[in-house]
Amino acid sequence: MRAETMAIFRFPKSEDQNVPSENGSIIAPGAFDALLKLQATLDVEELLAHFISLITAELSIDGYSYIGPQGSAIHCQGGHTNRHALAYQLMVEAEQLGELLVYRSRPFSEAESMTLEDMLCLVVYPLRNCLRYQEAIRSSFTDPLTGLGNRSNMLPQIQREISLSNREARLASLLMIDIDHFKNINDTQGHLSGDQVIICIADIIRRTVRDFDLVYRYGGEEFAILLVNTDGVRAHQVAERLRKNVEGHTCRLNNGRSVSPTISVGVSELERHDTPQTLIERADRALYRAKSDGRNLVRQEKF
Ligand SMILES: Nc1nc2c(ncn2[C@@H]2O[C@H](COP(=O)(O)OP(=O)(O)OP(=O)(O)O)[C@@H](O)[C@H]2O)c(=O)[nH]1
Repeated sequence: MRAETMAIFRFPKSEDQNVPSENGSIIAPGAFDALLKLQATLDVEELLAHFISLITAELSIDGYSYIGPQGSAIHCQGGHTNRHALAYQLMVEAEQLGELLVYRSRPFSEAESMTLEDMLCLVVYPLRNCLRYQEAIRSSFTDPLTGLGNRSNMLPQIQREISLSNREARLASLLMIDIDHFKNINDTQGHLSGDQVIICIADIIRRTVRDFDLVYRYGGEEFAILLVNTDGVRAHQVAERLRKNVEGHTCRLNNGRSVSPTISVGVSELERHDTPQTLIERADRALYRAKSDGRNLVRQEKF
């Protein structure tokens, strides 16, 4: 692919253009139907597929790719790449909307790039709506302190994993984790320092488990990890590794001090008739035992 330079497509461009404004007052003839269709979805992939079908009615292209704004983890593509590309960094006012590239074997003419730019005017606000909607969904499932999944995200995802595990006869295990004597950390270092310790433990958890394991802040100073494709024996090993990683780590606080927290962990292995609640309850009971046996321990339901 020959890399043409990436143009910045900032919208609105100027007041006198015959393009849709946010209040819909200036709309080019024929564009209204297309605009309505683009506005009928809040799914980025669907929006782009629809937009590309509008483009291909006007321009011959071989494929496209779209990379969402930083942090969105959105990447869509269709067709195939080729030697020539029109590349746009999309913006509405100061808001970054990601990068769109369209490809083909022949170079694009000036007139064609202007046609594409006219069409981009139709998609930028619907695209912004989709991105904002997806961000709202993402943040409603995310714990703001640690960036981990929150409790309301956890139950449906565990349910989904249980269904998959039952269908494909695969294993899964759950770890319930609680920071030991956390009240004491709060009481001696202050609540903000307590928050930093929670962030510190979340980082150790992230670094200890695999990317596809599902990690949540279950509440307060408690975390849960669903270990995908992992039996109870292996889950116990992971829990022990995590416990040791926390034990061997010192969390530095903004007040210049540091603390060396420990954690207790309860492990349960998925059984055939489990619901998310029964799986959590068994891990919780094991966690309770880890606490009552002295803390800084891993306990498993069956052992
Ligand atoms: N800083 C901070 N503290 C929290 C947060 N959520 C809960 N807590 C505190 O966490 C403490 C939990 O205390 P306990 O349930 O008594 O447990 P613990 O002191 O960890 O004792 P063990 O679990 O028995 O080892 C309470 O003081 C809560 O107020 C939070 O988001 N930030």
